[in-house]
Amino acid sequence: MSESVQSGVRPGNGVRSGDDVHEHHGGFPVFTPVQAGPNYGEFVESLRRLQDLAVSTHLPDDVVDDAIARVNALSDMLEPHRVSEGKSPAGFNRQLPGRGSLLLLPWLFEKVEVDGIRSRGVFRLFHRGGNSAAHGGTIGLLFDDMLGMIVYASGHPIARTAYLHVNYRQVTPLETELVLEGRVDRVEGRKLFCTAELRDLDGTVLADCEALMIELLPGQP
Ligand SMILES: CCCCCCCCCC(=O)SCCNC(=O)CCNC(=O)[C@H](O)C(C)(C)COP(=O)(O)OP(=O)(O)OC[C@H]1O[C@@H](n2cnc3c(N)ncnc32)[C@H](O)[C@@H]1OP(=O)(O)O
Repeated sequence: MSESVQSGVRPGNGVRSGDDVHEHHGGFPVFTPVQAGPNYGEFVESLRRLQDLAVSTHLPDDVVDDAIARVNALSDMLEPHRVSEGKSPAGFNRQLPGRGSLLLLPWLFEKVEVDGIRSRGVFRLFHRGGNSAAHGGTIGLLFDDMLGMIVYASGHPIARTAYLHVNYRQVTPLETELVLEGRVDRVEGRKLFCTAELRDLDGTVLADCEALMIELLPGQP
């Protein structure tokens, strides 16, 4: 989640002030958010489609050769534009699915408030584990990403995940709209105990988690 924490945009509507508790970044650099251009979301979605196809096609060898050449040509086009961490729009743009990051699940936030967050989206074909279910690791990825936003929305300083306990209650379907809700349940000093649930639109819990987030000390990476 970290990148949207760095966006400087407060949960809800306001813009955070300079003396806000979120200025406590531990050892994290303070990045200036990089706004995505008007076509950046489409670019990332095109790459997701490519990933979907990469895991759901059986290509003749000549098509594979052609695909290698074309993908390498695309990479050669992008290569001169490499930037260091924090200088790309990837991950900074909360208005885009997965905040414009190819790593993250392509979900959108519906609620980012002190008492918790709600996010909605789908697992894609390239998140498939077995028998058309989402891979368990991608569910952990979704939870971990949301935990960062939960901490941020709650008004606590930047924290890292010390542990993340996931309960897989039901098989999680692909390409089906789902909802995740989570919040900070209790605080003990630097320790933030968080919970979250992943549900289908009928309200059935597919997975839930309990996590310990620990606020970073100054200089902690
Ligand atoms: C602007 C940038 C925004 C960035 C947002 C970042 C969000 C990203 C979310 C992630 O980081 S996910 C990546 C996966 N997580 C990590 O890589 C974390 C790696 N671990 C660490 O960096 C350190 O272990 C950590 C900062 C989490 C804690 O180290 P500390 O040395 O500060 O804590 P310490 O070991 O002193 O423990 C503090 C308290 O937590 C407890 N604790 C620590 N780890 C625990 C654990 N695993 N289980 C239970 N308790 C635990 C520990 O017992 C103690 O309890 P008490 O205060 O009651 O004595």
